Amino acid sequence: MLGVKLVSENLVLEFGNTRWKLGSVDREYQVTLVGSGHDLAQLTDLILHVAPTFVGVASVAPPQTVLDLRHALADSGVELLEASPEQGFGITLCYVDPSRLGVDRWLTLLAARYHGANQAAQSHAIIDAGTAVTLDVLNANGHHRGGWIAPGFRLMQESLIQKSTRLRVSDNVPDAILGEGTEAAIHLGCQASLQGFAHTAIQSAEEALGSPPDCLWFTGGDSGLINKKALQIAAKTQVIERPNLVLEGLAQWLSFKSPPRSF
Ligand SMILES: Nc1ncnc2c1ncn2[C@@H]1O[C@H](COP(=O)(O)OP(=O)(O)O)[C@@H](O)[C@H]1O
Ligand SMILES: CC(C)(COP(=O)(O)O)[C@@H](O)C(=O)NCCC(=O)O
Ligand SMILES: [K+]
Repeated sequence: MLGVKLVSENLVLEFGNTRWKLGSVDREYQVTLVGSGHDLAQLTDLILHVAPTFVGVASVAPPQTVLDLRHALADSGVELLEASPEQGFGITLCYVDPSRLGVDRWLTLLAARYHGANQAAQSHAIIDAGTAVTLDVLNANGHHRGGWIAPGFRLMQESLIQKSTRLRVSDNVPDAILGEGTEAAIHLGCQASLQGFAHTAIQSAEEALGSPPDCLWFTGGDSGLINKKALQIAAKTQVIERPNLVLEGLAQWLSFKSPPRSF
């Protein structure tokens, strides 16, 4: 127990492989997004402006990123508490070495397992469409059954550009089923891959669990590219879209470090 005292403004921070996301945590451990970006100086300013006691941090970026932030916040009185995956908190991780599991993936498991009140005995499939697109499956007993990692939407596009000579992408979002030009064909093709990932993830989660998951979660910056209505989702499955699921998991982790009474 770290004895974390939550005051009204404590922060949670995720460093993904594309960008950082900063959220504030209220007394009920609810998260509101404060900002996101790439620039460490901007992030430092945001944190110093709020002047929290604690910042819960989860990073899958290079270790130097968190070291740089620690350096920038030295002497500010702000304490960084970095989460890392471990067995416990009602979740049994299937990895032989749990430290190899992405902390972002682990935190989505925590967020899913503890969402709402008294709903822990549910099964979950979690799709996070970020730099990478990931699937994680958690059964109703809290056993992490494993998951998938594949290139995310931008990464698929970038690898096409890097490994070919004639391909280009654009930020235009085509309003079409089939592309009538290179950029539209790439956008729609990569989006179809993401859709196919989600489609097969739902089938495989059901196969691994023995029945459809109680909850199907979508998070990550590109989750909006997945057409949920086109997926075959069982009637019993609740579809939950939470853009900040990793930050919510971090807030949950902080709550385990300190009961909410200590304001
Ligand atoms: N404001 C934004 N800045 C950057 N990427 C964004 C933004 N909004 C949506 N995206 C999309 O989100 C993706 C990154 O998702 P995110 O979940 O933030 O990734 P990660 O956690 O790996 O850093 C990008 O590939 C991009 O397509
Ligand atoms: C799979 C990930 C790259 C996803 O990162 P993200 O797309 O959120 O930036 C990250 O969770 C990670 O580095 N995981 C470690 C390997 C693993 O989870 O098995
Ligand atoms: K992520």
